[in-house]
Amino acid sequence: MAKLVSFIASSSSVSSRARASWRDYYEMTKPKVLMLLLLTALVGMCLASPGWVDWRVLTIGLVGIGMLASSAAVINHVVDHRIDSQMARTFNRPVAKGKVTIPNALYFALTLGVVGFLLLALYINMLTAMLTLAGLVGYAVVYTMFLKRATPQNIVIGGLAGAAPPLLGWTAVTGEIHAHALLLVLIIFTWTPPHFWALAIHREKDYAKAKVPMLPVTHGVEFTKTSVLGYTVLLCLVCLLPYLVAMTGIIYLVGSSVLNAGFMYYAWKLKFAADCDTAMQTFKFSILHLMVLFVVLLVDHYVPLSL
Ligand code: HEM
Ligand SMILES: CC(C)=CCC/C(C)=C/CC/C(C)=C/COP(=O)(O)OP(=O)(O)O
Repeated sequence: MAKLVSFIASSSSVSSRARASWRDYYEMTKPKVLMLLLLTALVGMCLASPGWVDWRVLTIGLVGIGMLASSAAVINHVVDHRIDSQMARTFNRPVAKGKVTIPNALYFALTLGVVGFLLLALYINMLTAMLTLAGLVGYAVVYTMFLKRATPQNIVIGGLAGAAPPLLGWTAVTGEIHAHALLLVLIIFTWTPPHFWALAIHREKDYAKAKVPMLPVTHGVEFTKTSVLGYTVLLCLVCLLPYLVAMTGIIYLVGSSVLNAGFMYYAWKLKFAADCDTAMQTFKFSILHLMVLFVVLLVDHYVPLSL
């Protein structure tokens, strides 16, 4: 631990030393991202159960998954504090600003990680604990420490960690990996590139300044817009799979088609008729898209409607 702290601190540009409050610790867990991750995990749990999910699995499972995902987010704040301090969107973050020290952030991450892992391992099952730990390592280590700095395909590969929660919810209930759970993972995996690259187009100068090799920086904005459109088409196709394999019903088919039509509208506009707000509008719509899509999956599961 001491060696890790001194390694990270040696590249530190942290200067100011304002007092940290509980809000700084809360912010480091990326609470809004966490809420959406937990919604997808909850839907994974519900779709794995014929009826209601056992309340014990639901609460302990979501708390455990949430704590490990938060731990990963805190580690991301520590590892990225130098990059964060150079970008307008992130310069005010607690570690980048020096409000939370690197050792305190790491102790916070360690506590969240250990308690979250033990909850899953002792009260849910070892498979869920290990898969969630793999998600933490995938995001905090593989993506943040290596891929983010190495390749513009960083978020495509790293996106697997963020896509994992429906599978984690599913295994929390059944203790097994099921093909239907992997379909939910595939949806989020395909959704991630248009979600992130839309924002990266809007923030291209920020990433260039911090020398982070995101796609608009390395391959230009036009190529990134084409990639957003390509992945959105792919997402529309992948979203049909749950209906085609009879995992979902007509409510899902109609709901997901409306949402995908919306995403296609923004991706098309971004490529062929963009104004200065379109990239940000596409990014915001991507979040609404995923949130409503998973609510629709839930409604479809509990409201039997056969046509
Ligand atoms: C490698 C994969 C991903 C990358 C690189 C990525 C990147 C980002 C970035 C840079 C932001 C802006 C954060 C800010 O404004 O400070 C963001 C916001 C957001 N992301 Fe993602 N994201 C990924 C995966 C996900 C996943 C899997 C989810 C949920 C299932 C998600 C949900 C959100 C939400 C809800 C926000 C809005 C946060 C806010 O308004 O504070 N993201 N994402
Ligand atoms: C399931 C589990 C245990 C895994 C954790 C997954 C997790 C927290 C995913 C979050 C994805 C995310 C917000 C990436 C931001 O990328 P970035 O770090 O490049 O963005 P930033 O510049 O806003 O920090």
